[in-house]
Amino acid sequence: MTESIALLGYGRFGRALSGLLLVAGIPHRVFEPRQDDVPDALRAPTLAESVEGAGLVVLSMPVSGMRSVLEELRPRLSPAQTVLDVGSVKVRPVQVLASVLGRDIPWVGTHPLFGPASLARGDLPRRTVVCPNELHPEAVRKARVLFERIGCEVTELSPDAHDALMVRTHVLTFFLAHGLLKAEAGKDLPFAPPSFQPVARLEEYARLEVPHLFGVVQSENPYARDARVRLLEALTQLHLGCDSGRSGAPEPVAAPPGLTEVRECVDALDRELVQLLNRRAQLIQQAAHLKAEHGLPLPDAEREASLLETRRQWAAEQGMDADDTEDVFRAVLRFSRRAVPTGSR
Ligand SMILES: O=C(O)C(=O)C[C@]1(C(=O)O)C=C[C@@H](O)C=C1
Repeated sequence: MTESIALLGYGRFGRALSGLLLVAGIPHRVFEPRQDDVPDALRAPTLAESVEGAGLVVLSMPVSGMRSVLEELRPRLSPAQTVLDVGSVKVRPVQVLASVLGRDIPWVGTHPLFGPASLARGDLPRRTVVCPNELHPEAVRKARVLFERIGCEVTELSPDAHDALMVRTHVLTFFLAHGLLKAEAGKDLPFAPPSFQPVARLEEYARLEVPHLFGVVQSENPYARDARVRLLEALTQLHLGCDSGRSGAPEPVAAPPGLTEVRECVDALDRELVQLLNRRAQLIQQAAHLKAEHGLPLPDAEREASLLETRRQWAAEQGMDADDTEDVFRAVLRFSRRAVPTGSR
C-alpha cells in the first residue's frame, strides 16, 4: 500500500513535487500557512492535521524555518513516520533533523536537483541526492523508493560531499547570475552575439527563478564563502592581467626542465636558416643575371630536377625522408625565385 505524504510547504518546489505525486498517484496532503492557493482536495487545515496518518513528512520550506516547524511537530510524530527535507544544502538541515528528531523519529536529508523550470523543459535525468544516514537506514530506503516512483535517478552522497559539490555548481552559478544582473550586463541590448546566450540565460535565471534560493545556497552552505572568494580572486587576477597588457588568459603551462634551452637552440638554428635562405636568394639572383647575359633559359627545368635529385640523395645519406626533403627544397626554390627581381628571371 502506498504511504500517504504530508507535504509541508507549497512554494516553488512544493507545488512541483505535488504535481509529480499526483501524476504518480501518490496520496498527499499539503500544509502551507501563508498561501491559500493550495487546491481544496489537497489542503490540510493545520500543521498537526497534515501529518496525521502520513507515512512520510516532506519539509519543503526554507532551511531557516525548519527547526521551529520540527519542534512544533515533534510531539505529534511517531517512529512509524519518516521526515525528509528537500533543501538545496544538506549539512545544516541534516544537523537540524538530527538534533530535533535524533534516534527516535526516522529522518533523512534529500536534495531533488530539479524544479518547475527543469520539469517544464522535460530535462532528464531527473536526479535526486539522498544522504545516507546510519541512524535511520530504513528512512534512506524509503526516500529512495519515493523519488524513484516519481521518476528520479537517486544518488547517495554524504551531506558534506553534497555541499562541497554544490559549491562548484549552485553557489557559483547563482553568484555569477546575480553579479551579472547587478552589473546590468544584458540590459536593453539591441542585439547580442550568440556567445552571449549562456549569460542571458543566467541573468534570466537570477531574475525569475531563484531570488529566494540565492540567500539559501550562499549563506547555508558552509563551503560557499570560500568558493566565492576563490572566484573573486580568479576574476581579480584576470582583471589585473588585462590591465597590465598581459592577455589575462590562463598562464601557459610551465615548460618541463630543459625544454627552454632546446627551444633557444631551435630559434638560433632557424635564424641561421633564414640568413642562409637570404644568402641563397642572392646567389640565385647572380645566376639569373649571368644566364640573362648569355641568353640561357629561365627557369631551367633540367637544372631544378637534378638539384632536387641530389638533395634527395643527401637526405637519404643522413637517414632522412627523401620525399619530405624534396618538399622543403621545392619551397626553397619558390622562395629563391621570388626573391629574384622581376625581369631578371
Ligand atoms: O528546475 C528548476 O526550476 C530549478 O530551479 C532547479 C534547481 C536548479 O537548477 O538550480 C533549483 C534548486 C534546486 O536546489 C535544484 C535545482
